[in-house]
Amino acid sequence: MDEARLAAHAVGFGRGGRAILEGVDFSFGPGELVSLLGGNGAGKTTLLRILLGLLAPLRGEATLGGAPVRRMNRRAFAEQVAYVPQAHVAPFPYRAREIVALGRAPAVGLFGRMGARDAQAADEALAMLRIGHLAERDYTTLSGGERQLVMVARALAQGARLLVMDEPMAGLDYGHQLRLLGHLRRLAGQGWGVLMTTHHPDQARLASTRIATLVAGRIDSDGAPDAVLTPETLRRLYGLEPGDIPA
Ligand SMILES: Nc1ncnc2c1ncn2[C@@H]1O[C@H](COP(=O)(O)OP(=O)(O)OP(=O)(O)O)[C@@H](O)[C@H]1O
Repeated sequence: MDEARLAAHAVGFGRGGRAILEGVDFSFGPGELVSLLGGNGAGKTTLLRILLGLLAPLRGEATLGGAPVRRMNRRAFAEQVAYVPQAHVAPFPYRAREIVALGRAPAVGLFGRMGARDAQAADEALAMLRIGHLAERDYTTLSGGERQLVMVARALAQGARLLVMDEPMAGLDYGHQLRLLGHLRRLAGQGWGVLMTTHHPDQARLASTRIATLVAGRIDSDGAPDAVLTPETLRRLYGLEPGDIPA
C-alpha cells in the first residue's frame, strides 16, 4: 500500500524572490480522501502541480512510491496518478463516453485508435459513478455536476489509483457537491486515493478521511477532520475570529 503514496518532501517554491511554499511535507495514498484547505493564494494549486511533476520545486522533491516524479516516465506516472480537471465545456460536441475514453490515452497512445476494450473501460467507469445513462449524451449539454462526474470517470478509465483534483466542487450546487463527495468517499473506501483542494471546510469535514491545511505556504495542520477543523485553525486559515462564527 505504502508503495503508491504521492508525497512532497521538504518542498520549497517561490517566484520573484517571494516564497510560495516552504518546508512542505505532505503525502496521500490509497484508501484516503484528503482535502487540502487554504485561503486564496495559500499555495494549494502550486503544491498540486509539484506533486504532479508539472512544476519543479526549488527545494525538496515530490515522489511516487519513493521515486522522484520529475524523473518518472509520464506514461508510467499517468498509469498511477490522474489529474482530474475542473469540468469545462468541450469545444466539440463529444459524447460523454468519448470524453471518458480519452482517459485511456496513456493506454492507447495519444493518436491510437480506441478499441472495444477502451469503450468497455469507459462504460465501466461511467457505471461506477452511476452515470451510465449519460454515455450517449453530448458532453456540452450536461450540467456542471454531471460534467464533473464525467471528468472523474475519465480518470477512472485511465486506470490510475490516485486522483488529484483542484477545487472539484467549484460551480456545483450544494446537492451536486455532496453527491460528488459521496462518490469520492466511496472510491476511497474501495481503495482509490483522492486528494482535492477545496474552499468548503464543512463539506471537507463531512467526507474526508483526513484534512491538511496550508497557511502562507506551510502545512499548518494535517490530521483527522474533527481534530484539524477547530476555531483556532479556521482563524489561521481564513482570519475568522470566534465572534465571526455563528454560535
Ligand atoms: N507563475 C507565477 N508567478 C508568480 N506568482 C505565482 C505564480 N504562480 C503562483 N503564484 C503565486 O503563488 C501564490 C500561490 O498560488 P496558488 O495558485 O498555488 O494558490 P491557491 O492556494 O491555489 O489559491 P486559490 O485558492 O486562490 O486558487 C499566489 O500568491 C500566486 O499569485
